[in-house]
Amino acid sequence: MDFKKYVASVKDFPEPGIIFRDISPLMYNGAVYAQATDKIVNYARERGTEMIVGPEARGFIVGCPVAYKLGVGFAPARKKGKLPRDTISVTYDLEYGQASLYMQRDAVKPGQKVLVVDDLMATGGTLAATIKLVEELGGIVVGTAFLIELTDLHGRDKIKNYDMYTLMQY
Ligand SMILES: O=P(O)(O)OC[C@H]1O[C@H](OP(=O)(O)OP(=O)(O)O)[C@H](O)[C@@H]1O
Ligand SMILES: Nc1ncnc2[nH]cnc12
Repeated sequence: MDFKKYVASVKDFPEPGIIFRDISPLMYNGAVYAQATDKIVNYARERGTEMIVGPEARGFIVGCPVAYKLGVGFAPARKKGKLPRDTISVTYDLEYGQASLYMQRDAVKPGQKVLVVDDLMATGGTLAATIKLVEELGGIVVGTAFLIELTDLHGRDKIKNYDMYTLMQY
């Protein structure tokens, strides 16, 4: 399957100089969405995954069907002001400015084997922040999985100590 046929590349969105890789066509096609999900499910099985963690919002689109197929839980890492109850947070740098992610304290159990899933890795900032949250909760990050990796931004260098699976590279 040539998954790249189902990614729309949009120049100068959301700002000049960025090429936005839009996974919407992949999601809109049930058969292709299922095949992409199954690839990540196979990787998740190999890694012994017990829990999926995905950052808001596109991480939910990719992570939830993987969790369903594996029969494991899904824990969201959410943006500011979204999660009730007891949370932990991390603030991280984006290409421009800063952002924060939050998880509920009971989302991951100590020792649980977690796979972090998202649609795309660019600078790796979101991934590094999500890993930090999982580890603060005592989870063990057994792998990370993405539909798309933007290799020019060298996000992999930020997470050298973690296994990574990506379906497409640009
Ligand atoms: O590797 P990074 O440089 O951190 O960039 C990757 C992140 O950027 C996008 O999310 P975004 O923050 O745009 O939020 P969204 O999923 O709500 O669109 C994408 O879904 C990743 O989570
Ligand atoms: N170039 C890009 N395309 C899609 N999502 C992104 N998130 C960060 N950079 C991105």
